[in-house]
Amino acid sequence: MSESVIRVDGLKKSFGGPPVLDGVSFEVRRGETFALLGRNGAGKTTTIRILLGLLKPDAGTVEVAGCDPQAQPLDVRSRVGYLAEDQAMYEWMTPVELCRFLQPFYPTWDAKLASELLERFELPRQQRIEHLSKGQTVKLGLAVALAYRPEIAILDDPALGLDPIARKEFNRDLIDWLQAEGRTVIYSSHLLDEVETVADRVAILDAGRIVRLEQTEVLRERVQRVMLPIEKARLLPAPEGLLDVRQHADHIEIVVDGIDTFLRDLAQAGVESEPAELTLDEIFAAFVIGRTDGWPEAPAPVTAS
Ligand SMILES: Nc1ncnc2c1ncn2[C@@H]1O[C@H](COP(=O)(O)OP(=O)(O)OP(=O)(O)O)[C@@H](O)[C@H]1O
Repeated sequence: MSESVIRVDGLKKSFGGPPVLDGVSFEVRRGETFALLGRNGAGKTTTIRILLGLLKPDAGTVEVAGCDPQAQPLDVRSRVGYLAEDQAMYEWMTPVELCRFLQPFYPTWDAKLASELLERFELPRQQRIEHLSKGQTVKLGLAVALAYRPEIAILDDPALGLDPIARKEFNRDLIDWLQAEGRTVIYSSHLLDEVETVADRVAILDAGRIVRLEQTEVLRERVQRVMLPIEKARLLPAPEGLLDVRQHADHIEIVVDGIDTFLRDLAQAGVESEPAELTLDEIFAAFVIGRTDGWPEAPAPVTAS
C-alpha cells in the first residue's frame, strides 16, 4: 500500500452552533483519487479549508505532504494545487496574462507546463477571462492550479454549475490527465455520477462524520438492493448493515451494506433473492437519507382465548 500524503485525525469544527465536523478522520494515499462526498452543507469545504491552513480546527490533527497546515501554511500551499468551487479570477486578463501574473508567486512555476495545459484544455490564450464559458473558466482554474507542479490537487466541487456534458468532458479531460500524471487528487462533490467513474476511494460525510470510507468498487459490490416478499421478510430479523427499507404492496425493497452475508442468511432461511447493483448516487442516498424503521414486524403469536 502506498504511503499516505494526507492524514486527518479526529477533526472537529463548529462555527458557534452545532458541530460542522465532529471527529473526522481519513488518510489519502499517494497517487489516488479520493472523493469526499456529502450533501450541501455537509462540511466538505470546511474540511478542505482546514487542509489548506485557511481555517483552524477546534480539535484534531492534520498533515498535508508532511506539513502541518496551521504551522506551515505556505509550505502546504506550494505543494497543493487548489481549485475552489467559486473561482474568482482577474476577469480583464487573458489566460496568458494570468499565467504571467501568477508565475512570480510560485518558485516552482513551470511556464512550459502552463502553456501545455492551456493547449491541452483548448483554452483561447488571448481571450479575456470574462468572455470564457463556465467550463473554460474551470479548466483555466485547474491549469493555473497545476502549473507549479503541486504534489496534491484539491478540487472543491469543481464541476459545480457545469451542464451534464461539460461535467463529463471535465472528467474525461482533466481527471484522466491528473490520473495519468500519477497525481494525488481530492475531489469534493455532491454530484456523484462524475465521481463514480474516477474515484479510487470515496468517503461519505454526513452530519459531521464520515459514515463510510471505502474503495469505490468494493462499495458497489457490498452495497446492493434486494426485493423480498413481505411475508418472508417478517420471518427474518432486520439484517446487519441495513441502510434503507421501502414498503410496497406485497414486497419490500431494501438496501444492505454487506450483501454477501445477507444473501447467505437468506439462503439458509430458504429465501431466494436476486440482488441488484446500485449507482454510487443510490448508495450515497441510502447512507444519508436511508430509513431503516420499515422492516416488517413478525406476526403476533396466536394465543388461545
Ligand atoms: N465561516 C463560517 N461561519 C459560519 N458558518 C459556516 C462558515 N463556513 C461554513 N459554515 C457552515 O458550515 C456548514 C458546512 O459548510 P461547508 O461549506 O463546509 O459545506 P459543504 O459540504 O462544502 O457544502 P456545499 O456542497 O454546499 O458547498 C454549513 O452549514 C455552513 O453554513
